[in-house]
Amino acid sequence: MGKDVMVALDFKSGEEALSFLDQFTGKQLYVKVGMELYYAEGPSIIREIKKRGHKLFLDLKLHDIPNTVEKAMAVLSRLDVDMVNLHAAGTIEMMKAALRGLTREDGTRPLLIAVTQLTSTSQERMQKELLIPEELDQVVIQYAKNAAEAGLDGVVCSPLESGKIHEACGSGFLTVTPGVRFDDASKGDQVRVTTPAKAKELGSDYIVVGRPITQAEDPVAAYERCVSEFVNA
Ligand SMILES: O=c1ccn([C@@H]2O[C@H](COP(=O)(O)O)[C@@H](O)[C@H]2O)c(=O)[nH]1
Repeated sequence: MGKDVMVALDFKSGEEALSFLDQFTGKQLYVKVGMELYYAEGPSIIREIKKRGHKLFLDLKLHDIPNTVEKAMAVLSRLDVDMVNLHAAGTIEMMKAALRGLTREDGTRPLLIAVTQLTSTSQERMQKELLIPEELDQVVIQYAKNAAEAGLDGVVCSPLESGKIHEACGSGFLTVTPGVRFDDASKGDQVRVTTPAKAKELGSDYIVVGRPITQAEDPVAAYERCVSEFVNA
């Protein structure tokens, strides 16, 4: 699987998201639709984006009891999305249930990946607030191993952790990595961040980039900068 840049469409309406996409004339992007846009518009925004030929990661981060997640994934499997996700903290049993729910009658399904630890979480907060005493890297690797054992296709993690996850789970196990910032940009609420170039060096399969592209003065140029640093370098 080739490396790609996913653009996080964190917009409050379909109208805003589609007019943002209109700037990328003739380009087929890999976009990420998260909670804000999906809760605002529902499945219609997925259909509209797919109609324009873009690939789509639906980032709803499911986390519930296994039965509920299985049923919810069965509903999501009817959407024409390329990738969906859940929280690895929901246990191996929950992840296996998700996979069952997501698999269509003909055996096909979107890729399914698990969030390890959010890229906005620091080791200090994880240990003090979430009462997880281990090193953050170790927690991320253990959650990735759990996801692999459940049969998932990969994880969401920081690019800083991609190399270690590939060592633990194999090079074909996908690392989808938000927490990407250009050298000269502010981190915002992200903690475990690095640049697109460093993400490539560390072995990320996909980088997920939101505000550095969507809030740039020239979003197309910012996207192209990500592509040249991460994909074409
Ligand atoms: O651990 C995670 C999981 C998901 N995200 C999502 O990625 C984008 C990042 O946006 P930026 O504006 O580039 O910070 C956003 O949609 C998050 O919900 C993440 O950041 N970290």
